[in-house]
Amino acid sequence: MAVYTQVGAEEAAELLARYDVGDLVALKGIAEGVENSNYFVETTRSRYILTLYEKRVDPEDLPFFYALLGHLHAAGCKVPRFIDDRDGNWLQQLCGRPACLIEFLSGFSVSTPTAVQAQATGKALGDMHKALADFTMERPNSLGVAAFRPLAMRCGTDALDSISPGLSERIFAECDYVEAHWPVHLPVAAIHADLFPDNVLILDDRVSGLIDFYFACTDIRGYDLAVTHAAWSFSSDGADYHPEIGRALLSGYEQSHGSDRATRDAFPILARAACLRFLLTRCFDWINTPKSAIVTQKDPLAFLRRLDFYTDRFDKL
Ligand SMILES: Nc1ncnc2c1ncn2[C@@H]1O[C@H](COP(=O)(O)OP(=O)(O)O)[C@@H](O)[C@H]1O
Ligand SMILES: N[C@@H](CCOP(=O)(O)O)C(=O)O
Repeated sequence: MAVYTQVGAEEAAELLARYDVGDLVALKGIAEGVENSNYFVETTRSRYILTLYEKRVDPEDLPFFYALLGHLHAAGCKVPRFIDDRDGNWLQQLCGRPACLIEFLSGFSVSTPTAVQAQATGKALGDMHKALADFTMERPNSLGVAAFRPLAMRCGTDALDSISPGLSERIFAECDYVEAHWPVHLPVAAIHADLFPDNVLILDDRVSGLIDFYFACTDIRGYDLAVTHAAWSFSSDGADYHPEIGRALLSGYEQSHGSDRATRDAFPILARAACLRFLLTRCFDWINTPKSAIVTQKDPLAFLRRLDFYTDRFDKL
């Protein structure tokens, strides 16, 4: 469960009084999520998400996320908007943390996606990329390829090897490979960068919302597709590749956005980088999250197994 900061009903009610959203009826901590503290808020008028920003979100980046979601919403993409208070402020302080009230979107995130749901998600990703073609704000990817080696060093070789013997050597070899072969010539744009099944809301096999844009950044567009492919097309432990899901995701994406030869050719390395990114952040969290934190830790090795697949067994797109 990701609730790092406890918010009392009185504090939430006081915050809501600044908005034109009705009075507090219910406040519940949300079990899912890893990065921030999230609460489900019900008022006499509607439902909202209250997010308090924790460790990985830099408050300086929030204007980028605010503008990005506003841009996507205006283009017709199903994303939640930040709510302005009566004075036009969307960023608040609550319990010592930066906090925002956010539109609630209906839908469920699926844990075992079907091909139909993967196709719908691929299309939603393609639609999002099309909509972001004229989005001009930039945010460098703080978890991009240049960050992998420093992150591995911060984890430390002993701690990495305690997760799995030989892991540190494998990770540093993969950093060497990805740094040497990174396809710098591919189109760069604003991307989501974390479109896992838990960040896609689905209703009746249609995408009702894309959420959790807090890793959104400016990077290779095809890398976003590779992250999504790696996140969606495997059993959760990463041991089994589900080709029908991978194919459906790509077909949905191509239906909306199309694809180019250079991105298809670079896909194996984009996917390897995606796996390394999540392997590293999961290792870092595994090593550093205090035992007392109320959060479900994610298995780093599920992304080592995916990395093995893209390295040894993946056919070209
Ligand atoms: N706008 C939203 N509408 C509906 N549910 C949401 C919304 N934002 C977040 N949630 C719920 O909160 C959970 C955690 O949100 P998320 O942004 O993924 O957290 P974190 O950034 O901490 O990983 C989601 O899995 C979803 O259940
Ligand atoms: N998707 C990442 C972790 C980030 O968590 P999220 O809830 O913000 O998507 C992973 O699975 O490692």
